[in-house]
Amino acid sequence: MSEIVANTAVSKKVPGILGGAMIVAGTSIGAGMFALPVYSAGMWFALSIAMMTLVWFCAYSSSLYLTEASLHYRAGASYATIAEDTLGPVGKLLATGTVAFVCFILTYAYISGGSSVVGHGVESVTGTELGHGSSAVLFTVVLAAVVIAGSRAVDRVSTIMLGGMVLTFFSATSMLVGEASATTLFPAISLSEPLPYLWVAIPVLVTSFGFHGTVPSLVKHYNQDPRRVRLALLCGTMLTMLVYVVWQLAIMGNVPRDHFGEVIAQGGNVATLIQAVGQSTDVTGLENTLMLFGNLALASSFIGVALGLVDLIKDLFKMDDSLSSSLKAAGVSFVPALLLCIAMPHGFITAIGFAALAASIFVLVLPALMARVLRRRGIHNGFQTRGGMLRLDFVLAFGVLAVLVEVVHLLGWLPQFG
Ligand SMILES: N[C@@H](Cc1ccccc1)C(=O)O
Repeated sequence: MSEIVANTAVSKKVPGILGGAMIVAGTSIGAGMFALPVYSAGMWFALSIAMMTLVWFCAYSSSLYLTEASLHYRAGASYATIAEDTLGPVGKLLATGTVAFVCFILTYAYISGGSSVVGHGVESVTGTELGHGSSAVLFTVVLAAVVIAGSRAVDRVSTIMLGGMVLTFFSATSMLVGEASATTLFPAISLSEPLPYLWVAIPVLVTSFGFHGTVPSLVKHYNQDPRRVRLALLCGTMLTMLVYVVWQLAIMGNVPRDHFGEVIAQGGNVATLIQAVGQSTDVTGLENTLMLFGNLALASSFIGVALGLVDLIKDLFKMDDSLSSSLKAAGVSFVPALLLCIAMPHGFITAIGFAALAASIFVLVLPALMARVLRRRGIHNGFQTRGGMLRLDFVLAFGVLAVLVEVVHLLGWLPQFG
């Protein structure tokens, strides 16, 4: 009896907006953030913020289209299920394929980025140089253990990491923003100089605003209440945008534009970027605080993405939740990425480029297409994103543009800065 009373009390409690917004921001803010200054170095601060606003608008809109689509299905129907019903087997293949690909390539990017930070950190504390391979193995083994320990541990470890990230982010960026110089932020260059580099940043910006796999869970979380889902999406994506603007301001206000050529030449990895920031300012403790932030941000995203990848593999091969199955699934998830990382330790920026191709399909193209099909079918259930077909087709077209730009970039046909 008391249990029934307790249950009713729980089901009446409406989940707050903050929780949902944190899920959105927590998933979005990750590896993409470290690639942002590197990819947008060509167009620099002012243009990158203008482009970021446009990408924010598209990513937020597409999450609304996904909400619209999710509301047609039973609570908890996954992204892949919705894609299959609206776009057929090709839709399902694209949905699962892009997610699996983004997860795998991000796992590689996290190990590459994380081990560069671990290696640099060990060297600055103990003075001994840890090889790329050993740093990669160290970073992977520690985090894989957390993932295998299961979602309970992940939950707790993520909360601790998030707390650490907030602290280190604010202390590092407040030092940097205080040091930022207007002439470094707004160098005297004509508009025609940064314009050719506008394109290359678009897919990476789309990736850094990506979290869309979580939308169906958010719809379920808020008991299919579109008003609350919309508010959580709006707050979460705006928080992400705020963090990115502060980040770009902190980095581009301190590291001059022409120093980025050097960073890019060295592979643009996380530790290289942080070192460049450290060399540009003489604030004590800044580099170490940033290193700690970098490690925490990469580790927390790694855990989230890796957990998704392990679940996906278990689902694909119909494995259970026993320890031996988890170990096998983790092996399939991490060993290829780890080996790739030992063979190619500096592929962080390239990996983000490949992830961006799949992410643009997953984040912008598919949600807009799914909502389009459902609107065509004429089914109405009380929630339709404002802006009519014009907004929907704009988001779709921008998504297709992002995919095309990344293909052209991967073929090496876009102008390269530095
Ligand atoms: N936004 C994440 C990457 C991501 C893309 C798409 C979906 C989920 C996650 C990052 O920047 O690290």
